[in-house]
Amino acid sequence: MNIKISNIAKLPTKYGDFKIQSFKENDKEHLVIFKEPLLNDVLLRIHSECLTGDALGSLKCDCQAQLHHALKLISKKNGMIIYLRQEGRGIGLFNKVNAYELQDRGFNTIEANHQLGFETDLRNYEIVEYILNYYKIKKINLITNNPSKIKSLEKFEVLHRIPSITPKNQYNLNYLEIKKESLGHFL
Ligand SMILES: Nc1nc2c(ncn2[C@@H]2O[C@H](COP(=O)(O)OP(=O)(O)OP(=O)(O)O)[C@@H](O)[C@H]2O)c(=O)[nH]1
Ligand SMILES: [Zn+2]
Repeated sequence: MNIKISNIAKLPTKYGDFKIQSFKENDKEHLVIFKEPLLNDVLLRIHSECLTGDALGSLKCDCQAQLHHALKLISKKNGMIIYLRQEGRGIGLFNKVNAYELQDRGFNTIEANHQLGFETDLRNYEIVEYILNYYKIKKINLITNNPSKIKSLEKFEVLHRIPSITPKNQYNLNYLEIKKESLGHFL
């Protein structure tokens, strides 16, 4: 892995004061947002980029609500968000827009990926291992509903899972249902 690591900077937000650092993996500029001191068992959210949700407030998914929930929790209890640049479960923004157009025509989130020739989920979490080792983190309390994220941390001790439950609306109902029924999310 060819990783470049930035300096650490301050990031004041409406949820509190954090620090940020970037880990550049080839063309992917991941981000770590954290509040110190990091405890022995670290509160951690591994968040996958969703520009439409995180930045634009799209109601089609739960990403922005999950990100803000994690920022709030970490501002109170310290911990870290690893923000991974794997947009669209790894298919990228351009392809996600095409997937959204297929969803406009009635395909669900998984079917749309398959229609475009992609697997259901192309994400990988190798860089997470690198970042956690860099910060000497061994014990984790993970904020997620996704069982595959817990599995990806098998080299670490995941002490607890903190659910990330967000409001339902008419646009994300089917998306959340598919996450529960087909992807096995704890919802
Ligand atoms: N391909 C595709 N990706 C999507 C779609 N909606 C959201 N995403 C991406 O899904 C990723 C978030 O994954 P989710 O499956 O919602 O949740 P998760 O992060 O695996 O699980 P949690 O930790 O519980 O939030 C982000 O990268 C989003 O860009 C969609 O309809 N199609
Ligand atoms: Zn999203």
